Amino acid sequence: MKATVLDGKSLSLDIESSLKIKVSNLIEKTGITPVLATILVGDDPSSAIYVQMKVNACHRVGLGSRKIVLPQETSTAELLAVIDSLNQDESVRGILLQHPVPPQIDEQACFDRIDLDKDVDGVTCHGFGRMSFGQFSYGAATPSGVMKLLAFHEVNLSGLNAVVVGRSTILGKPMAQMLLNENATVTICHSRTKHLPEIISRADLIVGAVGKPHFIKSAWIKDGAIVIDAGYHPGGIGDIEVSTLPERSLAYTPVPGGVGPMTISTLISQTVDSAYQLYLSGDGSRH
Ligand SMILES: NC(=O)C1=CN([C@@H]2O[C@H](COP(=O)(O)OP(=O)(O)OC[C@H]3O[C@@H](n4cnc5c(N)ncnc54)[C@H](OP(=O)(O)O)[C@@H]3O)[C@@H](O)[C@H]2O)C=CC1
Ligand SMILES: Nc1nc(=O)c2c([nH]1)NC[C@@H]1CN(c3ccc(C(=O)N[C@@H](CCC(=O)O)C(=O)O)cc3)C=[N+]21
Repeated sequence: MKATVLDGKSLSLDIESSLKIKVSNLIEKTGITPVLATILVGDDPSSAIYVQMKVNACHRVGLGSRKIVLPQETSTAELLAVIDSLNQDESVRGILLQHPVPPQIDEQACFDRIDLDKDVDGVTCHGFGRMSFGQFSYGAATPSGVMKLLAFHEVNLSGLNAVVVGRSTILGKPMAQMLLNENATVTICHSRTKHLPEIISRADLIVGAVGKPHFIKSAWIKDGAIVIDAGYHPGGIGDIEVSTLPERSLAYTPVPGGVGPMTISTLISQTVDSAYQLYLSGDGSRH
């Protein structure tokens, strides 16, 4: 069996082409260039690269960007004040706070300060709750990107035994919830899970979101599974060991070129949706 490559890079290029047209139409009609604001706290070099990739994507489709870099010792109150000012700025249509923030900061309090209409990265409790209950919200960018990639390849998730390894608020948990919304039977694994290889061996679809390079071994994964590697480490290494998967899985995401580009195109697409919502409906609120 030769696996289908779930090529996130090429789908993202197509998405970006249509976004480019949408953005230029919007600017023509309104005279306003919508902005994605990015906030990076601290000096972690890989986080700086990820933020720059998002800024570059804004420019490719014609969106404006505002890059805010704050020192490592920033307090929760200082970060909240920055988010407040971006919430009040009409030209800012999306706010991305890069995770993780330094440990002295209450990350969820900062995420939750982002206006729901500007939560294009899908990180607020409110947005997560709405998504879980099947109501409109901008979904968390990475799992939403994965769902788009699966839908594009017409993967029917109904009844599949899905295993998500990782339960972070930006990735594992919303991923599990989105798969559940599509009627998969979902198991969530984490650092206290017992018998991980055995649980993974029963998966029809596995999502790796652990944050440890090649932590999930190819040998744990059954033949014919759908393999989604959401992990990303410098140098283009995922959380799942690829090994023989291209020959014996049903479909898999490459790293690089799989989930990463889908995260970025989803973030940008949700920012464009937010701008359309405000400028063309005359109403910033969908909720
Ligand atoms: N490609 C992309 O667009 C993106 C990629 N990423 C990548 O995805 C990965 C995960 O990111 P993120 O969710 O933010 O990471 P976090 O560190 O926030 O979460 C990691 C999760 O993995 C679990 N875990 C850790 N060790 C084990 C273990 N030994 N066995 C089972 N589970 C374990 C943790 O469990 P517990 O909760 O018990 O601690 C936790 O839930 C990273 O590689 C990151 O770079 C992230 C966002 C976007
Ligand atoms: N609030 C928040 N939202 C995030 O979405 C978020 C975050 N914080 N913190 C860090 C992680 C990491 N992340 C990546 C996104 C794209 C690629 C990506 O596009 N990678 C390319 C790499 C291309 C190359 O190697 O140059 C690929 O996989 O093909 C990687 C990593 C988003 N994250």
